[in-house]
This record gives sequence, structure tokens and C-alpha cells, in this order.
Amino acid sequence: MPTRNGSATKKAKTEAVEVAAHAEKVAILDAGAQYGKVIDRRVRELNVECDLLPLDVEPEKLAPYKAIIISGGPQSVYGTDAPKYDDGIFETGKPIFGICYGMQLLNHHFGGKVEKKAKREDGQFPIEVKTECALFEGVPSRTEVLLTHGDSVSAVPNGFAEVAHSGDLIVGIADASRHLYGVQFHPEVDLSTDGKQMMKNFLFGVCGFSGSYTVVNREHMAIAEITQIVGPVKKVLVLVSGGVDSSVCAALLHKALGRERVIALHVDHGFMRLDESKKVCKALEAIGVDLHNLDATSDFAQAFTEINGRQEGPLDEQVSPEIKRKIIGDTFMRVTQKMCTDLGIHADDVYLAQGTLRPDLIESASKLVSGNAECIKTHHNDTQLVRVLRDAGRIIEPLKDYHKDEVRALGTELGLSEDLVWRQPFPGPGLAIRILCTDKPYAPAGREQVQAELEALTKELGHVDDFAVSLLPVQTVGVQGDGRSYAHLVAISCRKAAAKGGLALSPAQWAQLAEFAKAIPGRVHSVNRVCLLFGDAVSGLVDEITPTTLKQHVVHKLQLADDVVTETMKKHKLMRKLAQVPVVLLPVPFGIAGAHSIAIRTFITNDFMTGTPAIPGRQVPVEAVVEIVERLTSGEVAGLSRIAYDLTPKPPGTTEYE
Ligand SMILES: Nc1ncnc2c1ncn2[C@@H]1O[C@H](COP(=O)(O)OP(=O)(O)OP(=O)(O)O)[C@@H](O)[C@H]1O
Repeated sequence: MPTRNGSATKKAKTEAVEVAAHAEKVAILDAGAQYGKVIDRRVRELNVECDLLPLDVEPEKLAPYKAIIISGGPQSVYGTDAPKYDDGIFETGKPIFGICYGMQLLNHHFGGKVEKKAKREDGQFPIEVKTECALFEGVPSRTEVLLTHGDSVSAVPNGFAEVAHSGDLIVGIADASRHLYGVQFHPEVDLSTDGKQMMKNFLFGVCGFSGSYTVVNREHMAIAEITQIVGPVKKVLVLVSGGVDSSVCAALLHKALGRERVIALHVDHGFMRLDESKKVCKALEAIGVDLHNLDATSDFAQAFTEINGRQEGPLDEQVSPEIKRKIIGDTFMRVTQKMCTDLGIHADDVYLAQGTLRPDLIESASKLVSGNAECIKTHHNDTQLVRVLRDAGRIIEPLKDYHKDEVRALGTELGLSEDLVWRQPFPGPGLAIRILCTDKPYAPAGREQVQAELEALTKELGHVDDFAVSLLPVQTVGVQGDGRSYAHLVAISCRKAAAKGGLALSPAQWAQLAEFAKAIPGRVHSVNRVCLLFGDAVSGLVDEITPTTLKQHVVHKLQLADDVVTETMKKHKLMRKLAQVPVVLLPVPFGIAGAHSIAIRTFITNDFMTGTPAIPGRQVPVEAVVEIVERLTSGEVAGLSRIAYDLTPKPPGTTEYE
């Protein structure tokens, strides 16, 4: 569970017998950029353990580490705001690899010169490297790297050699005798083609690490930690959503403690995917976990909660996203608390396990993810029993050293099914937030003006003969600045018969369409999301809606449509390529009484903070999209009108619609 709970964790740790320190560790000193996290991931991917420490760490604290990496950062080494550090970090005699700002700091510290250049370099550039330098062994003499810098090294210190250049700029320095290396570029990112080889060269060639921090070894370490913290008698409670993190957590606990001592609870709130709760139970039971599955569908549908002194509910009559979330969160707490009471679980006898991952802990920027998502996680963690356990410091987080892909590798190692291990992230409230509930069209004042701006933009960009644009009568959430806000959803549809309502668009036309879709929110600010609407052209404002709430038949309609999309994605082997594919029920009937429409949001991202839609013909085969649309409009799922394909990057559109 990603909710942070530093003090409880600390307390739990003090109760634990220290797990033997791993001698082969790298310290990554964070000079203030987001890149520290990426370096952390890269080092671990190479089976070397590492910790992220602040740049101003006291040198004595570096004693347990065999080598040091200094990360990039936004400042200038000469700036008054340059991050502080202790000179002693350079006097430990350990190998040091300075990256970007880290190289400038290394150069500056040992007496070289760093200057602001007239031109910044930002992007992928070819550089020349000296292949005789240990850092570049096995790397071609010309290679592409990611550079983002305004300052540059203009003179290297005594004892250092220039080992890489971008034009006449120095982008690599080395003092092999003291094991000191620096690069101006970012070897840790994918855009640096041979970056991984360079990281390997430093870790294995220069520092002599053995690469023993493997999934299997780490599994043993995690199991040792669990058994030491929990001791020989107590049990562990784990709430299993069916997501990767909590499932792997349950599997690991089971391996560490055995079936009798792991109390795994799953709640079917009625908004899971088609038959998903059954599949989750089957997958966990297959490896021996005793999963208690509670079907609470009607409890949730009929649930009320108090908001600002008012009773709100039942859930299946609500249209407000906030009220829906609050009822679901509160009901989840109530239901799990009751389940614990019914099972006779006493706070004194158990620990609570949470599937917190390493990025959850590293990422102080997690507030950006979404205020509401935080809210539901807090709810999940906030039952009376959980509060007692937290106050007592009896929380364990066995996955806190793992990144998501490492959790997947561990899940596979533990024998979990491929389906479960590769399950895409799914929101806690499930399909409930993928059904846009409403009792009236979204028609704020000034809507005609927005429609007119859209039409003018279509004309200006030369698309008027090919595409119609239309404001739909719903709003969806998006990212604006640091916050989230609701705004208009726009549908683009095809005018030309040859396009067959969008089904016959070529990859080149899709690419052009994606550019058009991307331009719209940039120019028409009250729009945050744009879709291609398959079928006949729709121009002008759409006013008609189908009144929609979370009634069971409505949820079931989305479950069936979602299943068609998932099946097709699996068939075309797209599940691993696309980070997430929300399938959303829109309350727009497009002339068919009582019907709904479906929006498909294919989303590609590594960090979930930003992302892009998968463009048909580029990241997803056009045939896969056509297959989905044809199946969904063939009557296979009753009561569907139109299908829309979301073409919005994040920002401005969030992954989810509400
Ligand atoms: N339906 C559910 N039944 C039982 N526990 C749940 C359920 N939904 C969420 N939880 C618990 O709340 C935690 C946080 O929920 P959230 O949906 O935010 O998960 P997550 O961070 O994506 O992790 P996961 O991969 O385990 O789903 C889960 O890890 C799980 O412990």
C-alpha cells in the first residue's frame, strides 16, 4: 500500500533484528534532480544494491558503501544556490562517478573550470568517446547521449584527462589512477544509447561489483526480514486488491510465513473487471495463499456516508465523482473492519503488510499523482484496526526496496500467473471512476464560443474538409499546472466517406490526426481532452445525454466492453507495451435512446506523471483498434452507441477521466 508512514515503519524497524548489511553497495548522492531515481533504477537493474543519499551527507556515513555516484541537478556549481556538500566526500578514496552536475562538481572540486556557455545543449546529441577509457569499454567511439546543460567544463583538473566530447565541448573526464570519472550527459536514461554499458563499466569494470543483488538473493533477504520482524508467532494481515503490489506482497508473506500465518483479504466492491475477483482468488490460491474473498457488491451499491454533516447515498444514485469516491472509501473501511472482526483478528496478534514500493518512498513528488488517489489509499489504510497497528509500529513493507518491474520479476519467481504479474495498474475504486455519471448535460455558459473557437482552429490548421469537431456534453479531469481540474471533452470525427468513419485511416492519417488533437487543448484552453469518434461525422454542440449512475446493469455494460478491449489487447500482445488502458463509459447516446458510448484511452508512460496516447499505426496496430471498434459496435455488448479513441497526452489529460 503506497501510503507513506515513516514513523511507524521506523518503529517497526527498530523492533526488527537488523538484516545483515550487504557489503556491495553504491551511494547515489542526489544533487537535486529527478534523475537520482532513474540512476537508482538503473543500478538495481544491473543487480547492484544502492541507496539514495543527500549530497550534503556526512562523509562518515559513506563508510558502508564501495563507490559513489553523484547525480545531476539544476544548479550551477558557482551559483549562490549551489547545493551544499562536504569536501570529505571526495577524500574517501572510493571510486566516484559524477553525472551531469556531478561531473561539474567533481571537476570544480579538483581545481578544473566550469563555465556558462552561450548555447545550452538539451536533447539527444552524438558525442565522441575515447574507447581506451575504462568507462567506455565496448562503446563505439561515436554514440548518442542525452545532454541537458547550460554550464560546461572548460578546463580539467591536474591528473584528469578529457575522455568524451560533443563538438568542442568536454563531456567526459577521468582520472583512472584515483578511479574518478565524470560525464556531462545522462547515461542512466534510454536516450543515451550506450548508457547502460557505461554504467556497467563503472560498476563492474572500475568498482569490481559482482552483480549479486539478484531477484533470488533479494527474495531471500526480504524473507529473512519478514521472519525476523514478525517473529515466530504473530500473523500478518494483507489487503489484496488483485493489483501487482499487494498480490506479490501476499505471495512473499506466504513463502516467508506459510499459509496459516497470512490473513489475506480481498473485497469485491462490484467495480472490478469482468470476473476479476474470481481470477485473483484463483491465482493466489494456486500458489497456496488462503485468500478470503468478500462479495460486497450490494453493500457498496446501497452504501451511504456522511459528508459535512449530510448523509450522501446510496452510491448507485450518485453523480458527483467526489461523493462516489468518498462513499467507496468509507464503505471499504467499514467492510474490511467488519471482515477482520468476523474473522476474530485481534490487533495484538497481527502485523499489517503494505505493498509500498521504492518509488513511493523516494518520490516526494507523489503529491502530484492525484489528490483523490491519495484519498482512497488513505481510506484503505485507515480502519480502526490499521490505526491501532500503525500506532503500535506493527506495519511491514516487504517491497519497499523494489521498483515496479522488479516486483513483477519477483512475482514471477514466486509462481504467480503471468496475467496477474502483468496486470496493468487499476484504480482502487475500479470501474466506478470509469463511468461518467450524470443527470444533465454539461453545458456551461460560453460553450458556443468554445465550439466556435474549435471550428476556427480546424479551419486554420487546414482540416476542415477532413474532420468535424464537436464539444460533447460531459467534462473530464485533466492536469493544469500542479492541480487537477475538469474541462471539456472534444470529439473529432471524419467527414470523408473514404475514411469509413475513422476505420480506414492510414497510419499517416492517424499521425496527422494525433497532431491536430494535441494542438486543440494548447489553443482552446477550456478543453483538456480530445478523442477520435468513430462513425458518421458529428458537427456542432452535442446536447443529449443518457442519465447515468452506478446501477449494476450499467457497471456490467462497462465490464463487458472493457473485457472486449482487454481480450483484443492480449491477442495483439499489447498488455506490456501499454502502461494502462482505461475503458470509459460516456453517458452520450448519439441518437440511440438510453445508449452509452465508450472511450478507449491507450496510455504509454514510464513514470505515470506524464505520458502519451498510443497512436494507431505507430504504437498499436491499426487492425487492433479496428477489431475493438467492430466488436463493440456489432451488438456484442448491448446498448452501446459510439466508440471514441482518446488522443490526449498527459498533461493536459490525466490517465483517468474522473
Ligand atoms: N478491492 C480491494 N480489496 C482488498 N484490498 C484492496 C482493494 N483495493 C485496494 N486494496 C488495498 O489498498 C491498497 C491501495 O490500493 P490502490 O488501488 O491504490 O493500490 P496500488 O498502489 O495500485 O497497489 P496494488 O498494485 O496492490 O493494487 C492496495 O495495495 C490493497 O492493499
